[in-house]
Amino acid sequence: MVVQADDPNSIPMESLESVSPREFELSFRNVSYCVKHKQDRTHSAILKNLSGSFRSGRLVGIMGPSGAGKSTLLNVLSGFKKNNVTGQLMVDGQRLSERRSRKIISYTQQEVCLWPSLTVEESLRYAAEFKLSPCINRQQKMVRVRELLHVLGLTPCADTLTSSVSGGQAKRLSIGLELLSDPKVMLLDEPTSGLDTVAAYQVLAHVKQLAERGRVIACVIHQPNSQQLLLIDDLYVLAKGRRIYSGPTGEMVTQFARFGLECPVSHNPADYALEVASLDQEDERLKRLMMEEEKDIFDYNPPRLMVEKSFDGSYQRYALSTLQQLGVLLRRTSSCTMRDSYQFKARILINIAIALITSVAFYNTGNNADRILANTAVLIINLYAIFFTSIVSAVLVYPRESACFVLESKNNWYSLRAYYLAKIVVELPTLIFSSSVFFLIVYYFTSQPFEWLRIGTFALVCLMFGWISQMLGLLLGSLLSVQNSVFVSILIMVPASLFSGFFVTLRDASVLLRPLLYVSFVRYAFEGAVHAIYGFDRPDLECPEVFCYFRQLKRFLEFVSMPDLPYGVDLLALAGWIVLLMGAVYFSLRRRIKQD
Ligand SMILES: Nc1ncnc2c1ncn2[C@@H]1O[C@H](COP(=O)(O)OP(=O)(O)OP(=O)(O)O)[C@@H](O)[C@H]1O
Repeated sequence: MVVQADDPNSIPMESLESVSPREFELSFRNVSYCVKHKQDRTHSAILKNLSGSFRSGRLVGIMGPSGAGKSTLLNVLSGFKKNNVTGQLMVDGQRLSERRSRKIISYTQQEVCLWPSLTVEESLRYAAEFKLSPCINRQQKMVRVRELLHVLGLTPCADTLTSSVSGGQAKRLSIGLELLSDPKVMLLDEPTSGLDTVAAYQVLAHVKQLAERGRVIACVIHQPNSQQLLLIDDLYVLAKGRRIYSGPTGEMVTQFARFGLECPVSHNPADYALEVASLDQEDERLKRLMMEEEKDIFDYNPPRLMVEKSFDGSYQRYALSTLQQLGVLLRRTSSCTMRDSYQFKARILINIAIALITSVAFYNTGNNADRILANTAVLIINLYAIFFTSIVSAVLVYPRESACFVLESKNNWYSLRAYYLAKIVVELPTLIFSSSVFFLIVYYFTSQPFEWLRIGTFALVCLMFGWISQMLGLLLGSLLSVQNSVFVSILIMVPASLFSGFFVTLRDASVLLRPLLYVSFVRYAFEGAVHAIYGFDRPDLECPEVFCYFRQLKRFLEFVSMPDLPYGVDLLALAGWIVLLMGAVYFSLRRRIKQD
């Protein structure tokens, strides 16, 4: 099967290409990567002094048995993995900085990360919006999207949600998302896994066409058949983190034969390469082969040096300005939210259900001096409900979303700043709506004072507290898995509640525990809520009994250790927590983009 010029699966390259035909070379020298095992504190080397160079215009296949280090090598070359990596990465002999490598290298990982509520076509369309220059009009972008759908065999499932497509289709889509832009270097981790032989061949043929137009393309490939092997110009074969071959595909068998590793005539050279790579590392022939391959560690001749600007000057990290990125992100998020409104509806319904149960349990307690403790419980329950619905919806959704964000951000779709702004713009109305539904129902049925000042101040405390919970959820979701986020959120909430000032008042707290009361955000929210309801010189409450000790609110406020409620201080403390958590979310996302 050979790709013909008039192959219906080939993209009209003029429309997809703008890569200059000037040849260039991505090379790496003495690249090593080791990991530290936490259990026994030992180190093991995953990549050992790897050197090589991939030239533009040639399709490079990276091969090796499972665990040989293929994905790790791509992770290192793409800059996705930086810690514990040594060696040099160069373009045309010029050292590539992290910033520049991000600009020119795109990496499609083995695991696909797609937005489940978008269709295949929409995913490509949004990717086109992020990655293509705003000078290209919408129609032209759509032409590119359709071409890619066609060439990747995704036209029949163009309108299918990405959550419903097959594994192979998802894989092809994730390649398509990176193909849309114009990366100088494309690193693809197993682009053909999950595809049948025909589809795998088509994808490889397309990738080869892209390479021929002046890109460096290196892809990890498992056991290519003989026809697929014909498409691969160069092979880079690894065995346990060491190179055993690097060079033209057609010369590999001869090179192996020089070391007594004769490939049987009936064998597919790719299969034989895997057999050689799987030999015992003590095998003399393999040892000699590796030594030959590794001799360039010592006598390394730097490739020709080019002026940095001539290669890289035309590149901008992002195709869109921050504002434009924000616009596309908001449109994409709104589409996803409207499509997958389950989370939102569930959150509202749970809020309504808990609000109604609370209202029945504490009906009409608001102005009754005899039930003042019950009414105070209403305030704290109100805060718990807001906390749990906000944090749970964040920790359930965010780990997956943040994984997609990290991948897109590393591939220069948009900046963290734009993403973060979009996240805030989208999350705030959801929080305001769901929290307001809850506290308005409870406020009305429990007969809290109907005064605008109190409603406003109470609402403000609830919303600030909700925002803290939401940010805490995002922080946990960006750092931990779903399960761990749920556990940790409980771990935070229980002590924070204990030190809310309701169960253990400031007066009763031991000296050791007092500092916790001073930092507990639940305490400030609770105090703020009590202040909104009972502060601001509220007149004495109604007393249906002969005597009500707490009829005079001053006594009650002294009882809960809040004789002189500083509402402004409560707001300031809550605002402080908001700033702290927002900063923490931002830096945790930034750390994830920068780390491996
Ligand atoms: N952070 C890490 N900690 C411990 N071991 C690691 C780490 N990263 C990679 N490894 C180990 O390094 C080896 C190479 O992993 P890598 O994923 O690169 O292999 P691969 O050749 O791509 O395998 P496959 O074909 O199965 O995907 C594996 O044995 C893996 O367990």
